[in-house]
Parts: sequence; structure tokens; C-alpha cells
Amino acid sequence: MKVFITRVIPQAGLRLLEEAGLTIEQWTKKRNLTPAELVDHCRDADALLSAGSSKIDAGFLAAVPHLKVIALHAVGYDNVDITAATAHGIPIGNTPGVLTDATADTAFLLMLATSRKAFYLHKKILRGDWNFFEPTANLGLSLEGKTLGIFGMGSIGQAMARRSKAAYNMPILYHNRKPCTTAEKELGARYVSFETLLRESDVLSVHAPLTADTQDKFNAAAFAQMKPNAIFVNTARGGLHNEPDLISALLNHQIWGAGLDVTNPEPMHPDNVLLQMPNVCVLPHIGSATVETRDAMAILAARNIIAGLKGERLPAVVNPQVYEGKPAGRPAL
Ligand SMILES: NC(=O)C1=CN([C@@H]2O[C@H](COP(=O)(O)OP(=O)(O)OC[C@H]3O[C@@H](n4cnc5c(N)ncnc54)[C@H](O)[C@@H]3O)[C@@H](O)[C@H]2O)C=CC1
Ligand SMILES: O=C(O)C(=O)CO
Repeated sequence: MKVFITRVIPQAGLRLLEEAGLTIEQWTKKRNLTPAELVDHCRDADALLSAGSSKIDAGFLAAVPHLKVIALHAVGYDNVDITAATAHGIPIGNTPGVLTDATADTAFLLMLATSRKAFYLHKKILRGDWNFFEPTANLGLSLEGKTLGIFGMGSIGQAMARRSKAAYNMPILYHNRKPCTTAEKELGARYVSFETLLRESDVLSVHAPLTADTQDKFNAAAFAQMKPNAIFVNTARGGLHNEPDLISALLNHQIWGAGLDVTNPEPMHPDNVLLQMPNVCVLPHIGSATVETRDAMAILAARNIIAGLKGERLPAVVNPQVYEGKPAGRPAL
């Protein structure tokens, strides 16, 4: 049995696939696959391990309906047409939980770095602009006791809230599809409307998936309702904020700063005006990028592949509907 992998992934995951006796083909070029290349490489594959943002859409799935399983090296699955995959009976695996802490750390890092203009001031030194001490220069904002707003109080949102409350005693507001009793009991978090979240947050951190409902959720109208000293943090997906509207909001001082681990498109062009702004910090989508986390993601993705090829339920499945009313899979391994 063959698995095609769209990136080079950690050895920890490859080892599991090899031990399961699978033939492995990895895409090693330093560029994304074209849709046609992805189809070509999956024609003789039994499973796909997708690490990156390859579009797994209805057209791709119709071209390779024989795939027994698709495992994502990610928790986000906005690049997958889940309805089409389910219609083809293809289980989609992802990697929830194992990357929660690393990504929450990244959101916390961006909150702190942005509040103190850390990335800009570092570049100032590199430019030879560190001349003499001025009590009124290079000033940032304190976080102690400021209000943190979480948009999407799921695993990572709760982890970000936990860190921020522990570190700066920040009162927590959140907006979510439904109330989160865990966050309310543990952190005293308060469920509020989206509008209230915009109006009352001193730091607003985004942790919801990219969906039709959340696409461009943070647009000109949203930024106009935020506090002029507010910091916007996005470690979810770039598609949740409208970049031209964010740039305008920053230039017009409608919000104070922004910390982004995700942008749209990715990678961000080095000439992007956001990279010149003192109160903006941008990272290259490294939310889950620790050795330990990426190993854990690769292992979980490999376990999803192996289970799928055995016709067993995936350890982490996005579309459990594929198992409804289906006879136990024929062992393929
Ligand atoms: N920058 C990075 O490297 C990483 C980014 N991510 C992104 O973070 C997202 C969240 O990951 P997890 O916390 O593990 O997911 P999760 O499923 O635990 O939490 C997502 C939360 O968003 C809420 N939500 C969904 N739609 C919403 C809406 N329209 N309005 C308000 N809330 C809504 C859900 O109710 C849920 O509480 C992922 O979907 C992914 O896009 C995740 C890991 C790494
Ligand atoms: O897991 C995800 O959704 C990512 O963005 C990469 O870790």
C-alpha cells in the first residue's frame, strides 16, 4: 500500500508508516504542488497525508475516489471539501489537541511582542538606530489587568485565555458558537456578543476556524468598533481578517496594533506595508512549530493513515459520518 505525503514530515511519523509496511512517497520540492501534480501523485496511492494547504476539493476527490483515507498534518481543515469527501466515503483525519499549547504560546508571544513593539525595535537596532536613551521613546502598552477577548473559545482559545489570566490577571470575554462552561468555571470567562467583544477587548485573539461564516469576519466594520488601544491577534487563519481593512484600521489609529501568525495570502510579500509598521508583529505561520509538537502531529497523522488503511475508525476524524451505516472496513494492511 502507498501513501503520498505533500511535504517532508518529521521522522517520528515516517517511522510509524514504514513500520506498518507502507510504501512512502514524499513531495520534496520547495514549492506547492499544482492541483494536477497532486492528482498525478495520488493516482497510484491508497492514502494521502496532506501537510500544507493543498486544496482537497470536489474536483480532486472525483479524480482520486479510490483513496481510502486522507490525513491532515494540521487541525484546521478549511482546505478540504468535507461534504465531498464524505460523499466518496473517504475519512478525513486531523491533529487536534497535540498542537494546542504550542499555538496558544504563539498567540501569547504575539500579544506580548506586539504590545511592546518588539520586532520593530529589534529591526531598529539592526539599522543602527539605537542612539541614546529617551524616557518617552519606544513606548508600548502594559497588559496587566487589560481585558482579553477570545473569538473561538475552543482548545487553543481556552489555552490562550489560561495563559493570559495567569500572567496578567486579564478578565476574559469570549464569543463562540455556543457558551463554554469550562472557560466560565475555570477562568471566569464571560460569553458576550461579537459586538461586545469588539467594543470591550483590549486584546482580541482569534481562534475560530476559517469557514464561510468567519471569512473576513474582522473587516472595516469590525475594526471600527474596537478600542483605539486594542491589539488584534490572529493565529487561526489569515482569511478571518480582511487585510486591506486591517491596514486602514492601523493607519487610521482605529486599533493600536496587530500580531499575526497567519496572513492571506501566505507567504506574505516582504514589501507588505504591515511589515513596516512599529506596532505590528508578523510570524510565518509557526503556531505549531516546535520539535515536540510537530513530532506529535506527524505521529497522529500517521496513526490516522494506518487506521484508515485497516478500515478502522481514525483516532481523530473530522467526518465521522463516513462510518454511519457502513460495514466494518476490509483490512487493507
Ligand atoms: N497558526 C497555526 O499554526 C495554527 C492555527 N490553527 C487554527 O486554529 C483554529 C482553532 O483550533 P482549535 O482551538 O484546535 O479548534 P477548536 O475546534 O477546539 O476550537 C474552535 C472554536 O471556534 C468556535 N467557532 C467556530 N465557528 C465560530 C464562529 N462562527 N463564531 C465564533 N466561534 C466559532 C468553535 O465553537 C470552537 O469553540 C483551527 O481551526 C486552525 O485554523 C490551529 C493550530 C495551529
Ligand atoms: O494545525 C493547523 O491548522 C495549522 O495551521 C498548522 O499547524
